[in-house]
Amino acid sequence: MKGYVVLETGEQFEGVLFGAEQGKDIHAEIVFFTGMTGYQEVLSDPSFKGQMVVFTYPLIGNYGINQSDFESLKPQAEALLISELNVSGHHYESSQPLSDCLKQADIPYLTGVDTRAIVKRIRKNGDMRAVLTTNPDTVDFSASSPLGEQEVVSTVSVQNQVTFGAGERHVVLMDFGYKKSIVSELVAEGNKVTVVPYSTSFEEVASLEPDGILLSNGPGNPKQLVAELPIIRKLAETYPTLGICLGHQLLALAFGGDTEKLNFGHRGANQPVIDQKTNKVYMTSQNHSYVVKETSLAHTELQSRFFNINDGSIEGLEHKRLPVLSVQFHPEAHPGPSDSAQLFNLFKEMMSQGRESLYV
Ligand SMILES: NC(=O)CC[C@H](N)C(=O)O
Repeated sequence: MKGYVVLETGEQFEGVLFGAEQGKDIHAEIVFFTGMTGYQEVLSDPSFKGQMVVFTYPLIGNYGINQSDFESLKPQAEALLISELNVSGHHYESSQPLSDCLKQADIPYLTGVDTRAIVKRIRKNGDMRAVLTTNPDTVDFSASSPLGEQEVVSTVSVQNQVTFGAGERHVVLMDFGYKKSIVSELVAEGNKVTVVPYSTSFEEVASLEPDGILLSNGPGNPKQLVAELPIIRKLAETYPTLGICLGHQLLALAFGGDTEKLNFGHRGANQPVIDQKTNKVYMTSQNHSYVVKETSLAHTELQSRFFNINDGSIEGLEHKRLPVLSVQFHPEAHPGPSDSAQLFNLFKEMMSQGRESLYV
């Protein structure tokens, strides 16, 4: 049926709407993803919870959906906006077309919509709220909370702990909405991984006798998780710790730093990042709206180490005394390049050598 996306600026764009009930509006934050491939990983990355994703690449669905590229047990994004949807999906591993997957998971999507124009509006006005609707005249933005004010991690974190692999080191992964690829990388590095709910106490984590802590990626504004910060700090002061994306932002907050929202987020597979310690540049996979504020680190024991070459924003930190490292980008890739996957190896070194290993 004919449908519309209505932006918070009041602008509206017409397309063909699938999977939405007549008269039932879908409210979400609208963000854009610039990768040419990777729609399956985007759809199933829990960090996209509460967001509708506009794909800048004009043809989506062309290689279908397979059984191995899901980043979590089910699709997580609130809705998708696609210029042209390929409804067959040609690939030898494809088990179903994207449209079938979206239908099964009850994820609405708008196709035939002017994604270029929408992305230009987002770049001008920033990530904002948007509504998918069949009736643009009745859209009411007061029906959803302002951006960054909703706590979403509790809707995606595991309820009970679960263990993967049987390696010699034991990593406890605090789950704020983890991607499967993070666990796969840790297991491939020879670690046993226990994923625990994000609200697990310090004592419970300690009783698992970890060699290291991984603070995972996840959806929403890191400041919604202030209650967890003392535990995160205590864990990082006790064990070698690696933070990824939301986990990186939480580490910064826990040690007294601050975060802020980018005008529009980094979501794509070709974000250049420099490691100032090694002078190496990585092409990285990214998906975030918030960043650590450089000035907020002055009175903390954290120092910035990685920077985004496009806009100069902080892409990673390390602690001055402790084996604590964090990155805003995704070394586990999926989707995107795995240039920075060796950071999992560095984490392994941190677990055996401590802070010394950070002098690479
Ligand atoms: N991928 C992530 O962990 C995202 C972190 C956070 N929700 C942000 O948007 O900045």
